[in-house]
Amino acid sequence: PNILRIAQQGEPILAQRAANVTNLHDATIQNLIDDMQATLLAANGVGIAAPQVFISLRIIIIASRPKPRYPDAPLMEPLAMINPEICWQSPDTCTGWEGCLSVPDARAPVSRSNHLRVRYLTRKGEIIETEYVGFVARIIQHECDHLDGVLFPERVT
Ligand SMILES: O=C(CSC(=O)[C@H](Cc1ccccc1)CC(F)(F)F)c1ccccc1
Ligand SMILES: [Zn+2]
Repeated sequence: PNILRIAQQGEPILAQRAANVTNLHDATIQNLIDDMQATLLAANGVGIAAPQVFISLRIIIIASRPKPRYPDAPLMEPLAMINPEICWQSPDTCTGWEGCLSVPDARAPVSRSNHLRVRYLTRKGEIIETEYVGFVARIIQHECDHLDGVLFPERVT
């Protein structure tokens, strides 16, 4: 897998709505998922969205792991979500620090739903619906915002 260049704030692609994936089993999509995962791990992030590597498709990878600022973050295998949809999110929110590989040296408290249900396609094409809470729910909301052209500074109240 390749480590890809990460788009920085100001790149138009970060403000666009990404398109649904229709050719999930193409090698280009499977290789992109591998490259996104390698890029995410090399950047020491906990999530990444395809527009951040200049591909305007609805693919995100979440890879929570404990960080100094999030000692209680769950350790999880990187998980690729294709065409993710947040089908429900709780009215109760919590505020937590966020950062972004596309907005370097910025950290800010952001209020997000504490609990959500997301439906997505796995890289094998299975349709999965799962509930998430806390930090992982935060990452999912942050990455789904990237698919809709929204960066976290726009979420700071
Ligand atoms: O690992 C990071 C680096 S920023 C990061 O991993 C973004 C994901 C993220 C970090 C923190 C909260 C929500 C999402 C990745 C991005 F930009 F591609 F979305 C981190 C930053 C602040 C708090 C906790 C962790
Ligand atoms: Zn981000």
